[in-house]
Amino acid sequence: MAPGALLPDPEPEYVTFHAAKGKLSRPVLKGDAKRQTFEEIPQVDFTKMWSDSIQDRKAVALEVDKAFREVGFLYAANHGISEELQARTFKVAKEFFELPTEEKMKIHLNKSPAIKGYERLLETRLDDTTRGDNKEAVNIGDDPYDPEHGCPEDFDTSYYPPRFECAAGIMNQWPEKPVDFRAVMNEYRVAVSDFARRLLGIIALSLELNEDHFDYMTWFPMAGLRPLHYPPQEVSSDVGIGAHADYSWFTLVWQMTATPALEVLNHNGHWVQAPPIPNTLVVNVGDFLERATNDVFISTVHRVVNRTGEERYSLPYFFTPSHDVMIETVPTCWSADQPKKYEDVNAGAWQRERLYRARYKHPASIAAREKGEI
Ligand SMILES: O=C(O)CCC(=O)C(=O)O
Ligand SMILES: [Fe+2]
Repeated sequence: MAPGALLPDPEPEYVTFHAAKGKLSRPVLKGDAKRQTFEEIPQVDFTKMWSDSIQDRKAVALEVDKAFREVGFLYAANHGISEELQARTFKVAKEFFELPTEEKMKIHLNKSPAIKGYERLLETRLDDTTRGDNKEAVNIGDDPYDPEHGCPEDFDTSYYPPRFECAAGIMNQWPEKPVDFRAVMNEYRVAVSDFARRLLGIIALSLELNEDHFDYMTWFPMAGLRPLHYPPQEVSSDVGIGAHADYSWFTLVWQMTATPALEVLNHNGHWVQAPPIPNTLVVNVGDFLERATNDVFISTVHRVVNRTGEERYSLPYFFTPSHDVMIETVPTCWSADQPKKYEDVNAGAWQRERLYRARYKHPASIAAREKGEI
């Protein structure tokens, strides 16, 4: 090599990421050190999830079980969300992100005690070696004060910021433009949450529990949508979202554009591509489900890197149980030979701690630290 020529970047020895236990590292295994692990994301056809036959539903559960144990991720085909609704949802998300920054900033999440609203490019930083996550987002949560979200009347809302602290008397902040953003996002929420509730039954069957075992979690789940926009990456060291595991029970990601950028970390510390497959949802296990299953299902680390030169849009739906639920180890995932690894934990408290940690500069997070709540 000529003197002064640039050497290629060294292969990384470790991958660092944020997960339930904080910031962790995993060695990148090479040669003989490599273990048997997944090299691709399996696809599961969910047609039979809608069948009246329990045998059909159990057949889907078997495939989900294998994917959740070995990979923690799968593609769900035949999820039941119409292409017509998908088209309208993509349109409003794109139109919103194309607005001038001043317009989007009108609903910035610092204005919301519940940390809902618009989040700018580079505002979060999951990977400390980068200048920030090169994405913008709208955080939308299931809102107990919004009649459209159908919160049961006797539900205990004390976990949520009091209604009087929320502008417009609801927790979410909705943009004025595009005018149908709110209505369409609500329609998508209803459709995707229908899939989520069914999936909860499938997961129960996978774990050899009664199909309705997890139904108590869905009284008013801490669920939410997050339309995301990842501009093409101009800086080679950028990431769209740094490596992390999700603080959800499970996440359903619709990759709205054909732009490949989602990557999933296998046990050898290698990144496996999860390119968009039209008409599928990417389903991944979150930290709550991993904990409840005593690590039988794995909350797999992933990241987004948009190297394509094209705009990328995606829409995750995070499902997490109602705030008052205790996350306990499910009975079929522990025994004398396989002792419990985790204490029971309150879902609301665990969720809040993770949210405040991820948004440590938000006024609500600062106030909670000052009061010694976290
Ligand atoms: O945009 C994606 O494909 C995934 C986003 C993601 O991992 C997240 O929001 O937690
Ligand atoms: Fe994620």
